[in-house]
Amino acid sequence: MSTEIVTIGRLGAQGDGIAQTEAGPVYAPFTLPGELVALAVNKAHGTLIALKEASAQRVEPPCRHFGPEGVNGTCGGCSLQHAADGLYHAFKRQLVVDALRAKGLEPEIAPLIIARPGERRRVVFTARRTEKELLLGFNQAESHHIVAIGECPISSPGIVSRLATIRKIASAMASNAEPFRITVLETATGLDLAFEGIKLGDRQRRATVEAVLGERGIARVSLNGEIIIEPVKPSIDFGGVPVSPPPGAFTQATRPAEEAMAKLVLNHLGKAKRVADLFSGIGTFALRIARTARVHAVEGDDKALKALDFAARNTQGLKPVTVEKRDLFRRPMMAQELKVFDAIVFDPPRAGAEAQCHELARSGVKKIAAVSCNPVTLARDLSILASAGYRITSVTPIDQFLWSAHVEAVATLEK
Ligand SMILES: C[S@@+](CC[C@H](N)C(=O)[O-])C[C@H]1O[C@@H](n2cnc3c(N)ncnc32)[C@H](O)[C@@H]1O
Repeated sequence: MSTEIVTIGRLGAQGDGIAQTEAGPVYAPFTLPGELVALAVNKAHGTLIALKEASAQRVEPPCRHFGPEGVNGTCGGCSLQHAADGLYHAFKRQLVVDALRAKGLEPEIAPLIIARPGERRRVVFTARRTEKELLLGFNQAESHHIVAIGECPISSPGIVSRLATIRKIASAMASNAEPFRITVLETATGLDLAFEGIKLGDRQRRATVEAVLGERGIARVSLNGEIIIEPVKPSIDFGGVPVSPPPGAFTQATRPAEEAMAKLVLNHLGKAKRVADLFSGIGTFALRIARTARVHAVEGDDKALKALDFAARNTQGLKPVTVEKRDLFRRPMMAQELKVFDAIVFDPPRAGAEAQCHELARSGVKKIAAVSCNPVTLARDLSILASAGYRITSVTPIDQFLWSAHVEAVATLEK
């Protein structure tokens, strides 16, 4: 460990400031380009000791849990609250530009669709019981330390205003000092709390039911996928189609980002009459598309597909929707199967859709919309399609994870 005074050159892909030193690059969280800083350097990691010359782009972080001075520790949820909007938005868009350029792709990249505080409707908390209290919050970066939060400016007011209630229910659930996870989804009928990683005795089960009954605004509590109490079915809406998600289901993290993505996808599909939605989840895109086109939804998670299927069958005015459970990494839809569709939407997890894109490349389908939460795997997948003659007609970066280094993107392609 040594102390060094360095100038930060640029932001790295994780949002850390990077200083070039004689020994190589040093990554320093909570610093900005142009800043002169004193760092405690341990190999390639720099801990900010003193800010000698601050950037004009530095702003006061809105949350008291952010940064090296954070209350209860450094919350690992955000990494860029100290950057002014202009710098932060340019950084996010550039993540997509750089990832595509690294694969030799230089299409026009649209301006970033920005996120605002208070939009997050889905949050994953970590919790742990201590002798004194129930800690509920986020892990400190690269650590098991839980930063107990009293506020969270990225999360929706519907979640933040119920932190005490969530803590009370978590307290009733916790049986020992082991940490556990709670996925909180704000739905139209109340919060859906999905607990994972607890062993529940009868006593905790009863205490949980009582804690929920004493509170308003909780739609459901589940543990490891099993419903414990469901005063009202959680419900979310995809373009006017209500869906009841299974416990802990994937949903896009914010509604505005979801709507922006859906609009880009629907605009691209235009008058397509037969569409396949690959990695469909509970139907974020499929159910919206079904207003105007027949949809085949393919997904690996059985419960998600059942929720999608149920919603499609119980909503009037939709075109036919079929569903298929399939592992698209091991058994991608083959070029022959894809040929019957006018358009394909795919929205894979962070690993991307490499095997599927090799089949898409051979399919000749006219229109493709790629939705991604990882610009690096998106770039790889787009390069497979571009090599097969697909033209990238638009790429739009979308901020869904405010003040983090994650960015979504929707790319549209044609042949
Ligand atoms: C990023 S989510 C998108 C879900 C949906 N399109 C949405 O917007 O809500 C990725 C989806 O891929 C599914 N998935 C992950 N691995 C898969 C695989 N190997 N085969 C099929 N589906 C998979 C997950 O269950 C999840 O629903």
